[in-house]
Amino acid sequence: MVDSGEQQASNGDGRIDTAALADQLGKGFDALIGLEYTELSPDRVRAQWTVTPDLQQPAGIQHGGVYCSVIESVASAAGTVWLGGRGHVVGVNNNTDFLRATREGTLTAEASPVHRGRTQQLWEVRITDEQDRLVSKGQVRLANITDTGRLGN
Ligand SMILES: CC(C)(COP(=O)(O)OP(=O)(O)OC[C@H]1O[C@@H](n2cnc3c(N)ncnc32)[C@H](O)[C@@H]1OP(=O)(O)O)[C@@H](O)C(=O)NCCC(=O)NCCSC(=O)Cc1ccccc1
Repeated sequence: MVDSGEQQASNGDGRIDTAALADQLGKGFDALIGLEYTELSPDRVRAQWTVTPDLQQPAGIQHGGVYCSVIESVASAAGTVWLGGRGHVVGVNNNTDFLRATREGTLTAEASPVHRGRTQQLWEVRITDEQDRLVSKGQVRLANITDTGRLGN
């Protein structure tokens, strides 16, 4: 069950249906990693996943791209909840550092806002292990897309 904090479901009035968003997120790219959201609010998003052999690079530690992907997803979910019914977000930059190698266990990602503006947002995401040690930290810049145009081909 996702904790949606103050932001309860209601589309069309500037807020967003967080239960529907959690459902959508659970079916897309995040499902490949096994990422599960535990909190979706405009001020904080938390999610967890378990390190599995599928996520490892050849030396048996988790692939760095997993941290980048989780940080991209969690920051984007946070920016989406904050922007609400005003539009949607796309990531335009992702800087992620890998600070401690992981081979197993459940990792937790937490997104916190740095800047939430009219045209862009900046979110910091910290990933910790079961001993609460920082294993990765990233920053994602999002563009707020508030017109009705469709991006991509
Ligand atoms: C090791 C270091 C790079 C530098 O650590 P520092 O900044 O100096 O920090 P600190 O000294 O505090 O040590 C922290 C902990 O590290 C341990 N440790 C330190 N040195 C060694 C050592 N020489 N050997 C063994 N362990 C060492 C140390 O014991 C300590 O643990 P402890 O507190 O004792 O329990 C660390 O930042 C790290 O592991 N980052 C994550 C890298 C990662 O997972 N990258 C992604 C996967 S690669 C990828 O995807 C690319 C690819 C794809 C496909 C195919 C091929 C490749």
